[in-house]
Amino acid sequence: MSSQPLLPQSPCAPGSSGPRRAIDFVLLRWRSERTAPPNLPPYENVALGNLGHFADSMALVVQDKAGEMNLARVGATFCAWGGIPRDGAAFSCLRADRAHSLRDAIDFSLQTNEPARVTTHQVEDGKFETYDLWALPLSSLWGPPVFIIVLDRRDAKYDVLDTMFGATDEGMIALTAIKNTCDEVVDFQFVAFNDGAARLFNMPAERLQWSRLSELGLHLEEAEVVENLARAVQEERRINFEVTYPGEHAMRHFKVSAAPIGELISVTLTDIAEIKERERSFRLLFEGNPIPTWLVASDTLRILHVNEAAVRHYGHSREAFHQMTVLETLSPNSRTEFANFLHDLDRPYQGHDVWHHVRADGSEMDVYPYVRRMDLDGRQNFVISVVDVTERRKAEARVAHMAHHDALTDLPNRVLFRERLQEALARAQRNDHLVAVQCLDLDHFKEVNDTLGHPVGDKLLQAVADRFKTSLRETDFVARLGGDEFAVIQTDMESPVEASALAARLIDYIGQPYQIDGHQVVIGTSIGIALAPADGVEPDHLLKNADMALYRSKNDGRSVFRFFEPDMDARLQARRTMELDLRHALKAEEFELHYQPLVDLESGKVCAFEALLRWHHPTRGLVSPAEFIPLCEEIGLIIDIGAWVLEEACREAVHWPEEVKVAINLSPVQFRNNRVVGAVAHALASSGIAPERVELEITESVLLQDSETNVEALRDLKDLGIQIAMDDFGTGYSSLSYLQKFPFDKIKIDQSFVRTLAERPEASAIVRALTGLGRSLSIATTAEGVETEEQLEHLRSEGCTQVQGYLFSRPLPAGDVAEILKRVFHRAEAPPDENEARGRISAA
Ligand SMILES: Nc1nc2c(ncn2[C@@H]2O[C@@H]3COP(=O)(O)O[C@H]4[C@@H](O)[C@H](n5cnc6c(=O)[nH]c(N)nc65)O[C@@H]4COP(=O)(O)O[C@H]3[C@H]2O)c(=O)[nH]1
Repeated sequence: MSSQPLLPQSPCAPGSSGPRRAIDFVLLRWRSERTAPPNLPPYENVALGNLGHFADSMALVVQDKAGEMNLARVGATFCAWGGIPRDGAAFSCLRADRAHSLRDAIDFSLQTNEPARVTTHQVEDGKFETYDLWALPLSSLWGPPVFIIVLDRRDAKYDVLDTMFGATDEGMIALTAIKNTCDEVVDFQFVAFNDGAARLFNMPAERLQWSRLSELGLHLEEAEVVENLARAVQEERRINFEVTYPGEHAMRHFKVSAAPIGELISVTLTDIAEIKERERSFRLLFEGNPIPTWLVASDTLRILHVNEAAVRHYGHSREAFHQMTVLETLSPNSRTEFANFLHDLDRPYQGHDVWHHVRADGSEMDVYPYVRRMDLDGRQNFVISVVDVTERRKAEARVAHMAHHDALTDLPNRVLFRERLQEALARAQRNDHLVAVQCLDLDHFKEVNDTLGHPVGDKLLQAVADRFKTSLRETDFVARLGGDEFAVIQTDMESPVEASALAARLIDYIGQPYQIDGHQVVIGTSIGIALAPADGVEPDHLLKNADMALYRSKNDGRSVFRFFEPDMDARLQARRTMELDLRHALKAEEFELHYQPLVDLESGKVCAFEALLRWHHPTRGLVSPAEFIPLCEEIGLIIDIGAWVLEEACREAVHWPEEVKVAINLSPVQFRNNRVVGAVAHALASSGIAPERVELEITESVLLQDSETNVEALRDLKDLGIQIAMDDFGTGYSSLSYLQKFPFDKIKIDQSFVRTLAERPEASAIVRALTGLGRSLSIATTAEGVETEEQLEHLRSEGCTQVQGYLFSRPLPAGDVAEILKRVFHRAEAPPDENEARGRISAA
């Protein structure tokens, strides 16, 4: 119902074309009687007099003093509209909706002092009708306002059923049952139907009306359909069923809902072809899906359907699945959790969490579930699919393991070591415990690698790793930081003594011989220890300090452990300063060569001078080569310095008597990059010295590294005419074996044997063996570091051919060479009485 005031300027388009209407008549009167607006026309002039049949659709309403409305006079049509008996009916007797409309019309006219209209509707005999309800305000002599009400029905009527059922696509049919004499339903007849039904059957309405189902060829005459409809009639209840039959182009699917109403049966037909198609697609998707999928009843969690992929993947038969709830696909300890998860699921879930499922054979797998609720056949279900991520997770775990572990030994790597150290430090801080970081380095690992080959080196590292694993407590942690470097975190310590005990144990255990590929390998380990919190509370800081302590333990002779001390840092700084100083020492001409004579014991004459490098540091004074040469080797500076030594020594020696040679030390580092032969050749050429006057001293480490290439280089040097001596013989790993590799011209017996000749019988035995070796190889043997007459006598008696040491002369600047030579030559001219000669030499 719509209700709005209408202020008729020209009163409501009076029905000029149709028969005259009451409202036109009354409005005309009302206007003509309204002489001086806003005064209202008097009641007597408008409402009295001959209204004829117009009075049927009018009513007179009087408002009493209390504001109540009263129906004073009511026409017959108005009475019928209002649902009240004729005349005298109280306002309150009006049907509620009518009273409401009437009051609206009166209120609007009161507000405006003009005629007002509202619209009302009613359904009469299945027809929908619209009325305009007019209220015309009038004045009255006796005071309270009076209204004349006119009911004006519009012409248009609409069939309500047509309106209701015309729009729907569903077919609505009213059938009546045709029964045989036995009162059995044999057919049905169309009584009424909507446009939707005609459209569904694709038949004109005339063809359907009063037709029997059996005549129409709609497949609705089939026994099953008739039976279902008959059942609805007989059982007096609604029956739902589906009908499928081949249509012109495709299969047709209807959902039929039949409900008996008296003699009639109301049938609703819904075209469900689309739904069926969707169902078919779903089934196809479900079955053809390569991912295991189940349709599960949401209340019982029973498996209703399962696809082939699930059968294959889980190893249960379909029948077995249909006996199971979906929870039984899970490992027992996660079933309750999954049931709760399903219960609370209010939106589609795309697996982010891993669930553990079990196959029929009991094997477990990790899956991501995809779950959504789905209504099917009026029941609430879950569609659950799972993606098996077992292999992916294993691969991820492998990658994560690889990122944190060393491939060769499977020990944790530096990344994991730092993480664990961080955790251990945080824990130790809370518990007030100590943490030790022990950095370990295998002594002479490089030699093993170089002599026995990398495969043996790798196996040795694995064997060392195994020893770590078996010798540490569970709370301790070991990692391989790289190469032959390992590190241990020792936690929950009360005192540093525990760290030294572990270090000592490791040194002993790692130092036990290894049997690898038929070789017995012995290797030591040096350890540097830093303690938290005293030596640092940050992982990097502790590692750095432990590393410094390791550096010290290696310098202190290896196979020992050292605790970090604060001044190690200062020493490292000093080393860095020295490195900077060394880098410009060559340019600044701070190097000088000193020469120490080598005396031939047979002739008593100086047969050579060994060139020994000296560094005059601008502030520190003379720095020992033992201090700076290892550093030069480390930083590669020895290549340039070594070349300078070669040039300088040859340049100097060329001025000496022809029979006096010059011995020059070569570092193994100079052999790298194959530059040593070129450097020597250049020194020879630029000085003009005869190659046979040059003796190069190398240590066995030259043959350890890249041995083939270096032997090649030595041969090239020898081809130049140069002599090659093996320095520090007897101190290395396997000096003897190197004598086989290259035909040395001389062996220099290390001064450590000479020094202990008197005290240690073994030293004497070694010297005897070495001199014997020299003799049998027909090469010279030079004993270094001869300081006393006793040593000299001993060496002579053992058959040593040359000696060198402070007994004869300390290394002296080049300017002193002539003086030394003069003295020794002069004295060497005396008769070769052995004792005399010795006395003369010793005087030098
Ligand atoms: N206690 C004692 N020592 C004696 C005696 N006689 C000689 N010495 C010292 O023994 C060392 C012998 O040299 P080295 O074994 O080749 O050992 C050398 C050599 O390995 C290295 N070196 C020196 N100059 C050079 C060089 O130009 N190039 C290279 N690559 N290394 C050099 O530095 C090391 C140390 O050289 P220096 O300090 O000059 O020390 C020299 C020498 O001064 C003695 O009777 N008693």
